[in-house]
Amino acid sequence: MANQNVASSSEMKLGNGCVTISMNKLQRLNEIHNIGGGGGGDGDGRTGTGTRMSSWVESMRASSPPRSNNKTITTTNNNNNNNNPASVSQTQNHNQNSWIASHPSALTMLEEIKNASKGKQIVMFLDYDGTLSPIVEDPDRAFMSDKMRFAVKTVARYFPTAIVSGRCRDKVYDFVKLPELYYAGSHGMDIKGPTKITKQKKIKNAVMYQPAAEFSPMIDEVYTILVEETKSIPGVRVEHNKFCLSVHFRCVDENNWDALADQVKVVLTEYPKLKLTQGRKVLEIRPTIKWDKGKALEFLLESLGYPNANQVLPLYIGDDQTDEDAFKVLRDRGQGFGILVSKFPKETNATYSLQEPSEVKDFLRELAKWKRVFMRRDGR
Ligand SMILES: O=P(O)(O)OC[C@H]1O[C@H](O[C@H]2O[C@H](CO)[C@@H](O)[C@H](O)[C@H]2O)[C@H](O)[C@@H](O)[C@@H]1O
Repeated sequence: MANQNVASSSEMKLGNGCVTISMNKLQRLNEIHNIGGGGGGDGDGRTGTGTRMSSWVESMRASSPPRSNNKTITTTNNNNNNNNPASVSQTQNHNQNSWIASHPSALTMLEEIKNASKGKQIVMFLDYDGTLSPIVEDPDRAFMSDKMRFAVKTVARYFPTAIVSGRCRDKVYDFVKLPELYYAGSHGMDIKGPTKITKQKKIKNAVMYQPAAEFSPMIDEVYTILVEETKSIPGVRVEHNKFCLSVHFRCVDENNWDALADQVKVVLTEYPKLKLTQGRKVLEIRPTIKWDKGKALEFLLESLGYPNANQVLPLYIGDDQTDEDAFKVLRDRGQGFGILVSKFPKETNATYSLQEPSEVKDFLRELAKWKRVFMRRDGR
């Protein structure tokens, strides 16, 4: 990526040389350039060793492992055996084992979770992509399986359940198709609860909250500009998620990642009220308001009537950098458990881990099964 700090002329070129930018945009560009996160197992902002790198694109490139290889991402191997495959593999296994030891599988920790829920209401929060559906190339085809849907439906019978996603609420609803759930789309900026019918057969208005509603015209405008500005780069996809946008890198040739990131950042120089965050091979454009998946979790707990830590055990399952905001809220409140879905060691505020969506399904099923038996035993 071009070094944006060394410009001495009144304008400079970025990336592939196609983008020209004047100096009065430079400061803003540098701000945008400092997006959070380091590298990640799938370009999601984290590295196996916790290293934070200055450039997201560089770190994504450095740390995206071949998908067939389930081993860890990077190693801090200082013993002069860096070129020895056996030694690197040993270090990888060691990293993997020590990460699993510090973030045990939620499946093996079920008893602890059940015990912690004694006298409390479990509330379930579920991310969508990479948690309920496997990561695929085409964002429009990230379907969840019928078995997963059934597992979510079953768990929602016993515990209030919310889907918290970066996608727009309607789109994630189209995938999940369960009207009894709460949905928080656009990274929690678009929240809606299930519509309820009271015993008197009256429709009770659903919970509804859109803290970024005023940004809607700006997001529409930036969407149109980004589609136009990036259309020459093969494989790029700009996704409109109502109160935020996603620029997908997954199908873009790695040689074009720098140029694409530069294009996005240049567009954002004109929009100081928008910021960039990163996910799995995606750059996300969002309003600068102090609202994220963690705030959405707190809002939902309050709306459900559980502002108090003593009455509730929130469980949040997610795979992405943006889910860390929710994991951190739980950790800071000393309440509930964050569960990270990952095969790779990652820096995380989650307490437990699950390797992939199929394990999420097993976990949900086990939890629902336990509650069913428990309720039957109690004659409820
Ligand atoms: O919060 P989430 O529900 O996890 O949404 C985050 C982003 O998920 C989607 O992108 C990711 O999944 C795609 C389909 O598997 C994949 O192609 C892409 O590379 C991933 O980044 C969604 O398309 C984005 O809009 C969401 O922001």
